[in-house]
Amino acid sequence: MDSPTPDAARAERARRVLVIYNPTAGRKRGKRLTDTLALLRAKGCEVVERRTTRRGDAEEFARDASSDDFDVVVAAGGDGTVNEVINGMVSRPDRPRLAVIPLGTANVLALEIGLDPKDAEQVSDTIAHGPSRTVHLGLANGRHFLLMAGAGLDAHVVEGVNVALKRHAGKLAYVVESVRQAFGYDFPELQIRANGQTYEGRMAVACRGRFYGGPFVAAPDARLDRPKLEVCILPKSGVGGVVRYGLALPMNKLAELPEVQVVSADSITILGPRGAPLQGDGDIVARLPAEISIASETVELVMPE
Ligand SMILES: Nc1ncnc2c1ncn2[C@@H]1O[C@H](COP(=O)(O)OP(=O)(O)OP(=O)(O)O)[C@@H](O)[C@H]1O
Repeated sequence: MDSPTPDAARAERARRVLVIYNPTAGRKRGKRLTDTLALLRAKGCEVVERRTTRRGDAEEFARDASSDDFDVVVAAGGDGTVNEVINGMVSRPDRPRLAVIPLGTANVLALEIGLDPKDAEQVSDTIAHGPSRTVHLGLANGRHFLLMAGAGLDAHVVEGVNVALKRHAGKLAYVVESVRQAFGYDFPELQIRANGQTYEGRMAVACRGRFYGGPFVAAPDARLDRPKLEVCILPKSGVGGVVRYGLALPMNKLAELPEVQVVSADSITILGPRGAPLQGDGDIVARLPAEISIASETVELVMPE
């Protein structure tokens, strides 16, 4: 995204901040949170902390937060926590701005906006003073997402990943699950309808941002502030396909592979085995068939200067 102008944000009064914290996100991230909250208070912010106890709490807490009470709602967790928070926020028109304390496993949103999860000073400074930008959201079968929604192997990996292993091994748990799935998964064909055409693939990811799974570019033209879906369609199946795409992604070469298509669209339909999972922002959010589009709602996302 283009760099936003910081001056107006610096000049405003101290921000009232609601921090919605998912204590199960990432691995042992409590200290990072404590450090960031201490810095926020030192910078003059009024901080209210709400801790989730189960899936769904973050969405509910965000739904309760009005712009009369808070200037910023902070999702403290991984991209799944951010997903819950945006789904809560969009249900009210008087919504505060959105910010993030990245405590998750992949933290793709943080990468997208140039926030270093390990830098509590930068994270707190962003929340306290950072300018904001209008960000468009995706909608998948009525559920909002911020970064991506995908069907095929990646959704099966998200569904099958061992949560305990993820807490211990982080991203490696996704690699383990991908290898396990590569041998058992039958790679059914998906049909992707976009712009009046039908595309076929074994995996399809509608990207709102550039990155996928980490600092890896899957959709080079995607921008959170541009209301478009960049749909990455991967046609190869089997272990060969998984190895090919699994190697190309970290080398940022995925979109350059000759058989891979990246289609720009306002809305798409993914048809495939009825009931197959669709992942959104790293959690299962819907089942096929899936209608995916740009939502009419937007959020104001606070980002580093
Ligand atoms: N208190 C809680 N107990 C159990 N699950 C929770 C709780 N709070 C939130 N969740 C759920 O935890 C899931 C994972 O959270 P999140 O994605 O933020 O962390 P992560 O998986 O470690 O990070 P990443 O998405 O970056 O891989 C989400 O589906 C969220 O709804």
